Amino acid sequence: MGVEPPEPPRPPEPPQPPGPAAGAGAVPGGQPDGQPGEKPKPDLERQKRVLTRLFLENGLQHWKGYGVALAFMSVVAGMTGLSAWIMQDVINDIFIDRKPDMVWKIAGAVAGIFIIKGIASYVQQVILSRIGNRIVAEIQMRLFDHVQRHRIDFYEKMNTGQLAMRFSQNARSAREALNLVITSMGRDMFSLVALCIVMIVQDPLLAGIALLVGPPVAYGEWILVRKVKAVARAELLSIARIITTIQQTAQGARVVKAFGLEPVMRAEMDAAVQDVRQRADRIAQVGAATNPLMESFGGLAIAGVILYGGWRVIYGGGDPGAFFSFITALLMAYDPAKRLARLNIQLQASLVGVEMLYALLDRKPAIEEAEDAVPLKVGAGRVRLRNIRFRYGRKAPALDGLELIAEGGKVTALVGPSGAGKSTVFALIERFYDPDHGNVLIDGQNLRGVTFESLRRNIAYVAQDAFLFEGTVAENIRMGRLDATEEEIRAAAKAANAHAFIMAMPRGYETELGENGATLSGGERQRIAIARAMLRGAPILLLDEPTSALDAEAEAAVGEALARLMKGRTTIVIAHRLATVRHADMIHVIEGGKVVESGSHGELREAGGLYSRLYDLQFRD
Ligand SMILES: Nc1ncnc2c1ncn2[C@@H]1O[C@H](COP(=O)(O)OP(=O)(O)OP(=O)(O)O)[C@@H](O)[C@H]1O
Repeated sequence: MGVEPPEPPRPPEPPQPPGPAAGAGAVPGGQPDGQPGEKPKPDLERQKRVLTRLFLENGLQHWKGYGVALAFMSVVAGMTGLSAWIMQDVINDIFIDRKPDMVWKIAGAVAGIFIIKGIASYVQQVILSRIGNRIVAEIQMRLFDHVQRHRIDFYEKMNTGQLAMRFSQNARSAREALNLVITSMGRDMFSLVALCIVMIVQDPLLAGIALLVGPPVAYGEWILVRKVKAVARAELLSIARIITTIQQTAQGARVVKAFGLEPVMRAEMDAAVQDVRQRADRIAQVGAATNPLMESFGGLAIAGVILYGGWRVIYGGGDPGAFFSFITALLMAYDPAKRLARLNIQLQASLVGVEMLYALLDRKPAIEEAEDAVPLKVGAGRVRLRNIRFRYGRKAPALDGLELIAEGGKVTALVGPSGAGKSTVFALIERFYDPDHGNVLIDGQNLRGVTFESLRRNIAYVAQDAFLFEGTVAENIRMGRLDATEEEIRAAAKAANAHAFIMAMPRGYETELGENGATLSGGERQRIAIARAMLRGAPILLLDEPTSALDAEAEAAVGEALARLMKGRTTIVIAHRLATVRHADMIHVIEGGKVVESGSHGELREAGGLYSRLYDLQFRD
């Protein structure tokens, strides 16, 4: 067991630090990634950066697959060019020179070209889809690992809807953006190049006329792109709003029904749904606007080519086969050109999602394990909070100069008025937050220097309202220690007074509990949570008065289980009802973020201070 280091001098009051939340990447307004109404400026540089990053972080590792896909795309492009080229022979050899042997040869060649093109298209599409799906899976796991590293307040700021959207829509956006770029650059660009080569070789002057339409199309498309980005972002945020509303309606079903809030929830849902609909309409409208743009200019190009080329064939002795081949190449170029014109618009919509993804991934966890962290070694299990000052964000300090010791193996109770800072003490002992000043020590070891795994392994926590996972009873208890055997799970349940009611359930330990154990009573849920803590076998126990929400009978059963659990451990208990702490070895009375009185029940009663007043208040009747 280490020796507690000397206490450092307390620094002067810091000039309003940004607070823990600021470091967590919080943005003004408390919304993690801006509001739906927000209109970001179209920023080509930023878009390029996101795209480059997407390629480096998510695409590059699949370079081999992409390479193969690109090779097949170039086959598709080559075959497309060839099919236009061969039209020259169709016209000259079959229609003009009427060579019978060429009919077979050309027909065979055309069939071969299209079969090869079909097979190559299939292979490249399968490869791209597989890589895309793998990228989605990789991003989802990367996000999950990242999110799990975040501090507890991250989950308070980032609601479930926002998170769910990152995992579903945004992860898919990354696949879309990569696939769009690869197919456009590969299949469409290669095909366009092959067809342009055919056109230039057949007739350079005509090719020049056809390509004149390029610049005005590019300009029109640039204007459309600018409109899409803001709408796409707003659409995604509204989708998150839909998810949040569904989640709140489901989780708060009791309150919604009891207070007749269905119309309120409906109005919220309707607003979000209509918002998404309107924005989706807008995106579709802007996307569709590429059609008249391309059709008009494409038509102009073809008309120009027919006028000039036709005139040359009729009056200038031009080669009809070459002209027909040229027209075929031009018509075939239309589709890839149209897709390339739309690329930027679709890409914009996808990149908005990717940007949101990266915004979350770039948010650094506010608490990270020290690089030289060592495992916590617990002997007696003495917990000490030394000269603690801590505030949530910019609020007034929740703890201000708090000194507290919980002796090893003893029961220490924390009492005090609501908002005094009791739960915050727990949060610091579990290192959900670091104090702004002062240290938390377990057996003399500063929590800042120990590994998270060892800290959490040595602490068990039972809350006022037990949280249960979706799954069976056995699985829920096993969460206390993942390698526990069936016997150990049963022993823990027996010690927690839970075995009997578990066995009375239809499938015993294999009974499925609904979301958050919806099918159990409050007392039963508590006893499962106690069994879980029992199984953990941690030497330090934090209890947030697990019996406070129970009736007398349930309290007796849970109380008995707790007494067994507390045996031989350092127990710190937050007590809302003072009757439950009379037998604690030490009671600390917290008020205004500091300990104002300490002692046994008898001593504190005798002292006649805050504890005594609170006690009298509770037992007045
Ligand atoms: N996550 C949070 N973000 C911001 N402020 C918080 C947060 N949790 C607690 N606070 C604030 O910190 C102060 C101390 O709260 P804490 O929950 O520690 O008190 P408590 O003594 O446990 O109260 P109670 O008995 O009502 O549970 C309060 O002013 C509270 O508003």
